[in-house]
Amino acid sequence: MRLDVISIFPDYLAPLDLSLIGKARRDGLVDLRVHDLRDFAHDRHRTVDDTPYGGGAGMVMSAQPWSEALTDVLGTADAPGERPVLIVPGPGGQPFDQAMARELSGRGWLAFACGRYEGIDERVYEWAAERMEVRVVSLGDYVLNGGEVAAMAMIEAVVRLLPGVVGNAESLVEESHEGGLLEYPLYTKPAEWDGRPVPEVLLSGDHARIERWRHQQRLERTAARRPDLLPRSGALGVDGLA
Ligand SMILES: Nc1nc2cc(Br)ccc2s1
Repeated sequence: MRLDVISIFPDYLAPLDLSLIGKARRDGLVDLRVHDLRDFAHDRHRTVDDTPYGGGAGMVMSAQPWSEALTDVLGTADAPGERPVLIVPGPGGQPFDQAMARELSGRGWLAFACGRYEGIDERVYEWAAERMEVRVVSLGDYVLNGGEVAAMAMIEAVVRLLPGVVGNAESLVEESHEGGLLEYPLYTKPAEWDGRPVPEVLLSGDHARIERWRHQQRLERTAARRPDLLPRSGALGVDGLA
């Protein structure tokens, strides 16, 4: 997978050199290219923003640097006509979730446009949509100072799903939000800590019973913390919650 990130703070993306994502890059599973938007601003101060038409507080990111940066990215396509999905993190976007992470992990090329200030001139979205798929994507109903943190979160969520990135692929299956439910509680040694025993079922060696218990725990935890995720069909599994 090829990933391009355009930002006025390229160093913000440095953590992507660490841990699993960094290893995926070194293993050649991910080709991550970070671009400084100011390289595409041609005035002496490498200006990328200006005051908003219609008034209002703050500054708006100008269209020209973005169009040049995106043109530069498109010009380095690995195959003629190949296009990325352009993801623009923004509080007003469609919610990012595990389903979208899994869908995006199947795409070959993602590009992230990290806005700052009050946002990006609307004509950039229009211009880009004539050249590639554009998605405005939100991590949640809160406002950050820019798109970089959101982009890194999405990149981690997507890249970890690529084959070979996470050592034990089976661990991806039982995580929160895989299968639509939150994950079951986890325990490790010692069998008793602070006077708190590990649930007896987990020491029973009865794998069918353990699986039933874990599924029930997922249902109960989801009902308590995220009832909105519970299956609408009412098919709540073996023991249900009714
Ligand atoms: N939740 C989010 N807030 C923001 C703010 C800016 Br400015 C750019 C992107 C995002 S994503």
